[in-house]
Amino acid sequence: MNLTTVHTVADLRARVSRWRAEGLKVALVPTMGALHEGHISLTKLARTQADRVIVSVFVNPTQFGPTEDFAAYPRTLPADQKILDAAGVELCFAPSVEEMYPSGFATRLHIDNLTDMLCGAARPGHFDGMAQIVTKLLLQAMPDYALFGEKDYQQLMVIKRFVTDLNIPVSIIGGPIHREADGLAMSSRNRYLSPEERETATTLSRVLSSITDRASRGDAIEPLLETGRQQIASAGFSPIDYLEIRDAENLELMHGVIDRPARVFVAARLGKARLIDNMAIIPANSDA
Ligand SMILES: Nc1ncnc2c1ncn2[C@@H]1O[C@H](COP(=O)(O)OP(=O)(O)OP(=O)(O)O)[C@@H](O)[C@H]1O
Ligand SMILES: CC(C)(CO)[C@@H](O)C(=O)[O-]
Ligand code: BAL
Repeated sequence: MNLTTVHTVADLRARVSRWRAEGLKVALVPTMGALHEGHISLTKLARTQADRVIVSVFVNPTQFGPTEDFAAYPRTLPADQKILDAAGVELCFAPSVEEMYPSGFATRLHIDNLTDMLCGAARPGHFDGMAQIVTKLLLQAMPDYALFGEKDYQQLMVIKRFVTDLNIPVSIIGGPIHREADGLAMSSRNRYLSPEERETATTLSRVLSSITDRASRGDAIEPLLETGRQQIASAGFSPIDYLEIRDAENLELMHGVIDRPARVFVAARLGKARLIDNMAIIPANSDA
């Protein structure tokens, strides 16, 4: 195995310092493990920028609400290590909860505005916990680049905001959503789906594609969203946390006919899985 796994911040730093002394560029891909092709697409994108790629695997307790799936979240480190090794990743950072949050830990982070909506509204405190752990990972590894998927588009926007606000010296790169052949966005939580639910799950990307198509050709969005909600509900999703179209940059809610780059966002529960997805809407009459 060419992959090395370290479990402490000290060992991570020692490795990165050596690479830096050799003048090598370093990229970090933060994950919660249970790795799939979506994660590997980020490591491949990382490789186009950096000489050394680090993947962190840490199921961060502080971004889960009290009734969410922290305990059930799949923890598959040996399988993840094999996948990372096959993908040519040099370093896996897999710390314990105690390593990241030692006794006495008392620091919180909150980002205004961008976190009030979408998953921020549905999962109170989620983005505070996410920002807390991503800030720690960035300061621990001090990479040149850090990569995040557009599947978690709001997360990517929030990260860009606090990295700018806090002057963290790293370039944040977003990677496109990697999908299964039938359109379902890859996600570690897809493994919660029964075979029947797995079939039903394709409804989300089909509804988003249809909305994207028609909104980009100039149809008013309210009726499209209403039809989309009905289709998602009748497929068996419940609850639908949101199906909304927002500005692609500042995430402001949009209305009527789309006249600038936007995104349609969905989050809905199917059985044990809360699934999210989103797609870009580029108005046909824009040069964006
Ligand atoms: N299908 C995908 N395409 C591109 N990036 C992805 C995809 N799925 C996850 N990512 C990205 O991988 C990183 C780690 O995500 P995470 O480990 O939470 O995986 P996940 O599949 O999104 O899991 P979950 O089901 O918990 O949301 C995040 O930046 C996330 O946006
Ligand atoms: C960025 C992240 C690894 C922080 O725990 C997580 O939110 C995720 O997997 O998207
Ligand atoms: N992929 C986002 C991490 C989470 O759902 O907590």
